[in-house]
Amino acid sequence: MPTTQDVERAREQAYLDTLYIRLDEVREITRGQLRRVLLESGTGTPQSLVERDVFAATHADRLARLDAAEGRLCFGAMDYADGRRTYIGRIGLSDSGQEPILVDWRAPVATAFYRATLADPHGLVRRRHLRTKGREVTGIADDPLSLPVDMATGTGSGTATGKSGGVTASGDTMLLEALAAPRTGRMHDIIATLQAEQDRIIRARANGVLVVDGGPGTGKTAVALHRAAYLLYNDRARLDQSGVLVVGPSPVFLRYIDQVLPSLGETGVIFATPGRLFPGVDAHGVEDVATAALKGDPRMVEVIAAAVRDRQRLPRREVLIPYDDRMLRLGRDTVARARTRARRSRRPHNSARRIFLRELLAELTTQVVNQIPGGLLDADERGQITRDLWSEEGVRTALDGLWPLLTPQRLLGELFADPAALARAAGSRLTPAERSLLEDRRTAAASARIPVQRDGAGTAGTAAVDRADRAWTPADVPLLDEAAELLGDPDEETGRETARRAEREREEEREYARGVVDMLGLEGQVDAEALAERWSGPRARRSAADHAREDRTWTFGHLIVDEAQEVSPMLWRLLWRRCPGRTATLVGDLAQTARPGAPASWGELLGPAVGDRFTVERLSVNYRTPQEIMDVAADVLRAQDPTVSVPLSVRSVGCAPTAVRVGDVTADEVSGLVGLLGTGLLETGPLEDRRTVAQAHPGDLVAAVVYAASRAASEVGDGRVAVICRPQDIPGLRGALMAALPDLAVAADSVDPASAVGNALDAPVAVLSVAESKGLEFDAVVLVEPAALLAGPTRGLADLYVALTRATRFLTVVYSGELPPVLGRLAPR
Ligand SMILES: Nc1ncnc2c1ncn2[C@@H]1O[C@H](COP(=O)(O)OP(=O)(O)OP(=O)(O)O)[C@@H](O)[C@H]1O
Repeated sequence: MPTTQDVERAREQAYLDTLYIRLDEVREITRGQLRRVLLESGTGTPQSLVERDVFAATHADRLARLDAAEGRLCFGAMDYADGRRTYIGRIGLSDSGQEPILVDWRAPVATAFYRATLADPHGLVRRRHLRTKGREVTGIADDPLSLPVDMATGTGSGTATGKSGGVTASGDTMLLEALAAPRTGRMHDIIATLQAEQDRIIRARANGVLVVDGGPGTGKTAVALHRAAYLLYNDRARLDQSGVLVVGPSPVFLRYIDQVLPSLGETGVIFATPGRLFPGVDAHGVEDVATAALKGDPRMVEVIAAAVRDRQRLPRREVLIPYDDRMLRLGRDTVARARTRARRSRRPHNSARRIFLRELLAELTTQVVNQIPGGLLDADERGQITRDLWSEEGVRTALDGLWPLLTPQRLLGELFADPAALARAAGSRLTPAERSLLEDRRTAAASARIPVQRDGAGTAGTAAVDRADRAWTPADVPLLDEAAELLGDPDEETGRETARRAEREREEEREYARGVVDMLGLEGQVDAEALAERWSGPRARRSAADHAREDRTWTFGHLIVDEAQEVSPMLWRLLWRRCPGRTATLVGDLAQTARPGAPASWGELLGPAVGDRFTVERLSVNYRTPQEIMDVAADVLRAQDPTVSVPLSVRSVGCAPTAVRVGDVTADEVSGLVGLLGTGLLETGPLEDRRTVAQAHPGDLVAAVVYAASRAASEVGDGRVAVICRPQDIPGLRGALMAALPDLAVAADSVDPASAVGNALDAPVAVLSVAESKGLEFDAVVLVEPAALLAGPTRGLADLYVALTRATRFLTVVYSGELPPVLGRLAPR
């Protein structure tokens, strides 16, 4: 006899089957449309080629969206009081008669699914959640949204079961299941379990600046990404043109979130770390916290402006330029006049340079003409003399020294390498100690051996060190951008860059064409190279995202910034240049701010650019960190600010965090626990390594960390463990863990940054600094030496708070000596 549950499930399965049949049909139709467009020869006019490409791009995008909807196509239904039912899913679908059979989660009508409560049911009597695996319904959970008649009239005593159809699980069960699942190293979409407070933020109006504030694990990142998908759905025409820029703190973080939008069918979003916001520069150099903080200081605006002015030089004495068998002279006054004229044009340095050169070349031409017996020449003859002068290396070098063509890289590289130039640019804006933070000693030492033309007095030989290839740091990027604004395009570079860009575009076209031929099974019928050639005329297919990646002056339609509390004033200037419309979603938590001197309020952080024209929305429920861990983190939070409210944990796991004191763990305990992992390695070589590690440092930090990490790994099974420590301890601990736990595939450091990033997320155990762990989450965290974190150069309590709140289940703190008082709750009793 089938139960009610069985009957309900069979009914939902039948409906889901209908949806998938329709999905397959629509995919086939779209594939056919794309195939036809691609095979069409067209009239060959530029207009028809553009139209064809637009159609092809539209069909290809739609096909990508349909493909992305395959997993969890439908995840719920809404039952209305009048008996209607609406199914809700990843995309909208209509049947062949154009009747809607599935509503996109972003459609206005879907709002009720996320917001209806017993108190405010939005016209619904029941919300149904469907759990699916592949194309199969595996579970149903109902939220009744109307009271039974007897309860509504106050006469009954039963529970609010409403029309639950015999299904007992509720939407909360689905949420808790999602939260308790082992972490995979990647963030997933949460459309099936979005909560009302999150939905409200996702659907908030798009104009203006919206700040999403909330404690760790409250879903700020998840909400921001879903908001991007919502905005693209609602305003596709505009945002497809201009694009959405998502800025996240680190490459690991971007990798962690990079599947969320594609799983929602959205691919046209640009992701960047602060180090990648200046096209052509991949800034991953490392520098100390104080230097990075100084580079982010708004005083750097004036320093850079002064550095540019300093490159427009007045010689101390007359400049002598040998030309043919005579000597040409440029007096100080002449140069000063030319410089004033060029500056008055208010053009950027590189384009004003043309005015400066024109003035001085005219002067030099006159001197040459005056020395020709017979004097007067016509305009053509004078022009020829000017060209001859400019082709003379000595003339060019002298004029370049007075007003050089500059790239941002050259300006900054030479500035940081030259203490005297830095002192001139800094003036009284920076103290000598601050200036020395900016000095690049490595390059400075190299340039000390090379003659550098300092005053444009005619000595040949500009700096031969190519400082453009120094290791830029993320904090340099806003300075490069600031410089680029003041310098403008260096003409020579523009041509070369255009050619490079064109080649890159052609390669992308070929790659895309190969993908399309493959996807449509057109091998043998269409040649990918030929297809790419056909596209290579009009560029309609290239998305805004493709252009934006390479063009510094590209302006985005919407900006999303994660960990916005870490953004320095100089970086804000860059970001607002990328999004001058100032329509942005900024996500952050001031309590997690690591950088010293960070502002205490959003007003202070955003005021300089947007005044008070921003709205703050707060998320208050912590979905990640269980209550047991949050109790410990709350002490740290209150130590920072006793007035702050602690986010409410949505669940507890019945397992208290523990502390392991260095010295209390013996080598035997380490080996014994590693053996418990059931790897069968006890008798083999690697165990010797493990013993070696443990015995070489009996009772020391390494042994304790190995012990705690292996215990955590055995507890989390398929999940992920993070060992979080000071940056300088990473190599040692990583090496020890790799030797001790080879079977656990500890994330290795790698010379290739891309694979190091992948490693950190994919390996069962990762060793990370607090900064690298920002925004990420793990089943278990082993936090190493909290006292050392507190004593670090960043805001110690904030770092500790971040590290403590990365775990979804287990937390172990490894310490030597005494636990810091703020973690007193963990002390062994
Ligand atoms: N409604 C939800 N349904 C399922 N999971 C959710 C929901 N909201 C948040 N989560 C999960 O909670 C975790 C924390 O979310 P997220 O990383 O967005 O938080 P955050 O506020 O950005 O945290 P932090 O400030 O620490 O970076 C993620 O695993 C996310 O998928």
